Amino acid sequence: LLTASGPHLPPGPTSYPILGNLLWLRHSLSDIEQILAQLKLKYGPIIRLTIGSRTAIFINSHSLAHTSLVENGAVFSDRPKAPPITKFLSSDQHTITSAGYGATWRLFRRNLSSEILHPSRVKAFSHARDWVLNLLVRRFDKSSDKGGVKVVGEFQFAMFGLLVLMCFGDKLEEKEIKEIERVQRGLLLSLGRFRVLDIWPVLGKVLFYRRWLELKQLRRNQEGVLIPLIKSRLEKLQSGFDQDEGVVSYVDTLLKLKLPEEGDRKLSFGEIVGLCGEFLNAGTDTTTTALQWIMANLVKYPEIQGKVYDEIVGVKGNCPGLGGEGKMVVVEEEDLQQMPYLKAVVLESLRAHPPAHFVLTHSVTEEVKLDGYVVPTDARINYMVAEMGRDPKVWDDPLEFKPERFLNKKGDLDAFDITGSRGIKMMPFGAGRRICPGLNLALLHLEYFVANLIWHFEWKAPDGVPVDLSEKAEFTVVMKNPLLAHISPRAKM
Ligand code: HEM
Repeated sequence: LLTASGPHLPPGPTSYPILGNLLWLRHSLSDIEQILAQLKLKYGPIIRLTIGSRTAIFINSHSLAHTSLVENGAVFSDRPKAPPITKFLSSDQHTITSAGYGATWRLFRRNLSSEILHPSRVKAFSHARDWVLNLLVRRFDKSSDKGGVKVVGEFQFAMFGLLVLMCFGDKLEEKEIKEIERVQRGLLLSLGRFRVLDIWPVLGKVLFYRRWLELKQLRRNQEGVLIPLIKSRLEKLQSGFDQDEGVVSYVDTLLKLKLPEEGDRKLSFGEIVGLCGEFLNAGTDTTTTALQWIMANLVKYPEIQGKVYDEIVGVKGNCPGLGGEGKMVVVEEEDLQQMPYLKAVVLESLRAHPPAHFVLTHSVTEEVKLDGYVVPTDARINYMVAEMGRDPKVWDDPLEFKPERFLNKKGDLDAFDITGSRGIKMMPFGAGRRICPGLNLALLHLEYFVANLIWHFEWKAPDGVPVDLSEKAEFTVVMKNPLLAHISPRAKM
């Protein structure tokens, strides 16, 4: 890669600044994805769009993704200057996702990866996973004789519960978890309504004044619920509680963090709210969406569900339902290592239905050339994740759900590298230095819940309601018609 010398930006359609804005606002993300797939036929795998005064570059090629994100990760791992909404919600780019490539980002990311997502820390929360799984199995057991259960709300609650416990400590009640879920989702799901404030930063504040007020109110609601929880952790830390109780929460680590680039100051409560909100949003919606897609495929293809079940029974025997003394017997986390077919099902679903069809917007730290074209520092760069997972040049029969593609002849999981460090075939978690730091936690949650839900219950489509795999873009790309399932226990509870 060379420092740019020529003036050629990547090819793309002629732009009409004002019209460009309006089109961008009117179209949903899935429309834009289709438009980009069409544009690839005309312009090739790297495309430029002009949105207002901004240049956006979309990359739809496995090898260019690898060249940029992995081989030249130090250049391609920046984030653009935050638009107004992100700036407001992230306390001026003081979150992992929004921070530019530099010392503050590195500090936040290292803190999350080593203090919370390190395997030993993840292990310390296995009782939380067990608790949430017990709640979920008992709820499904209660609803099992009903015709068809809409399961996504239950999945959402389970994933939220897990991340809330890791974030604020493990002594919260179901009611408190629901309250946090309410304010977080309130903010997340209405973000689309505020997009207009990002596109016209100055004029938008005047023309859409009410929307600004609405956004500020949602943020106040979030602070109203999260700040008391943060303060209560602070009091516990000050009373020396962390010495005698082993489990460290994300908030505990944030309360101790100091920013060397800003005179070693500590984080404000507002900044901690932003980082906690990011942790919850990044980890719950994505994993819930992935779980729903996996279960939808297992309902749609009963023979694949049967193979997953047989593999579990081969390791654990038949599901006994409730074991002695009312303690439920579950597929343990260690058992998952003996279940390559289950792992292949999870990978296949992430390939065919990645929760995020794009990564978060990247930018470059200096002007460079990619594939012979100039990538300027003010360009907003993104990657077409879903297209790459469905590319017939890289995947045989990409539209078929075939977990076997990840297994070798002996039925073992081929050494498939989901990080793409040696070469990218799919990138549901991104790739390179900005790759999702929660990747291993997400895979653990998915494998653990799928294994237990299949071992405890048989999942079927209700009569006359076949599974519909159509997509709809929300914060993630979800099922347009959420999964309805008839769930029957395999053993008496
Ligand atoms: C199936 C579940 C998940 C999927 C599909 C997913 C996917 C992604 C993707 C595509 C990115 C953007 C990468 C880029 O910008 O190039 C990302 C970033 C991120 N994810 Fe995840 N994620 C998942 C779960 C999680 C979990 C469980 C956590 C935390 C506990 C998490 C925390 C983050 C953070 C903090 C970032 C920002 C990284 C950075 O900017 O350096 N994610 N994730």
